[in-house]
Amino acid sequence: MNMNELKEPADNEPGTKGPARKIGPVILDLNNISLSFGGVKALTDISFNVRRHEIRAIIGPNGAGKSSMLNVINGVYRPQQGEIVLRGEHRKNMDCYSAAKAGIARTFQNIALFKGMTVLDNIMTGRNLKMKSNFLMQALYWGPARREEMAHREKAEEIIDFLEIQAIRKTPVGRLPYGLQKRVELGRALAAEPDILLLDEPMAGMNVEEKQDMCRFILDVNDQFGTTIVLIEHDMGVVMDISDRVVVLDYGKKIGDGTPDEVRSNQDVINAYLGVAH
Ligand SMILES: Nc1ncnc2c1ncn2[C@@H]1O[C@H](COP(=O)(O)OP(=O)(O)OP(=O)(O)O)[C@@H](O)[C@H]1O
Repeated sequence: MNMNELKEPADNEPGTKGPARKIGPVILDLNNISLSFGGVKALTDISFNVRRHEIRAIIGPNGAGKSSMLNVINGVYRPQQGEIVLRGEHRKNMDCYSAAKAGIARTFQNIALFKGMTVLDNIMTGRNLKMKSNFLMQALYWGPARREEMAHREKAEEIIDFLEIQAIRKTPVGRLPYGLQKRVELGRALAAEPDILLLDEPMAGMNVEEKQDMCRFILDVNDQFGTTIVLIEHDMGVVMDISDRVVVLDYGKKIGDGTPDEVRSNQDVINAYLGVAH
C-alpha cells in the first residue's frame, strides 16, 4: 500500500480515539514546503494536512526535519518554497505573531520558561496576547486593568487545576523537577487558549510515570477543549497509542503518512528506523 495515498479518515472511524471524538475537516494544510539553511536541506517538498480535533504526530530519526516543520507552522522559519493554508486562508509566509494571533501555540524541545518566576506567573505569561490594557494601565493597576488582570488570573488558576499543579502554584519553576517543568510549559501554552497546539517532544527526558501523566493531559486537552494537536515524539509506544495519524520524515523528506497501523507496516519507515542505507 502506498502511504502517500492516504485515505482521509471519516468521522469516528477506527483509529480515532473514541465515540465522543469527532475528527473534523482539514484545518491546516502544508503544501510543498521546502526549507534550506545554506547548503543544508532541512525540508524538501513536504505536504501533509491536519484535521480539526485530531492528534497528528510527526516522527523521524534525528535531524529528519521535525522541529523545522513545527517552526515553519508557527512562523519561526520561513520556507523558501511552499505555502501554508490555515482554515482555508492561504499564507505564503507565517510569522510568529500572526501564528499566535491565529490560535497556534507551542511548547519547545528545551524548556523555555522563566526559571525564577512562579508557576502561576509563568502560566500568566501565556495570556499576554489576550491582554487588552496597556502597560501604563497595568502598572497603575487601575479600573479595567485590574478587572482584566483578575479574569486572566482566574483562567490561569483553571489551567493549574486542570493540570493538577495546585500544590506548586507559588513555587519558582527552576526548583521543580523536569517532568513538572514540562507540565508547566504545557500550561503556559494552554493559557493562550490555542486552537492548534504544537508540542515539541513533550515527553523527552521523562520517566514512565511522568510520561503516563503527560499522555493523559494531552488526551484530556484534546477531548475536553477540542484542541487540535501536532506533536513530535520519539517514544514510539506513545506515538502509536495517542495519535490519529502520523507523518514520517527522514532526511527532510516525507516517507510515510497514515494511521499508526499503516505507518508501522510501511517498509520505507521500517528501513529509516533500522538505518538502511539510502
Ligand atoms: N537554524 C538552523 N541553522 C542551520 N541548520 C539547521 C537549523 N535548524 C535545523 N537545521 C538543520 O536542519 C536539519 C533538520 O533539523 P531539525 O532540528 O528540524 O531535525 P529534527 O528531526 O527535529 O531532529 P531532532 O530529533 O534531533 O531534534 C538538520 O540537518 C539540522 O542541522
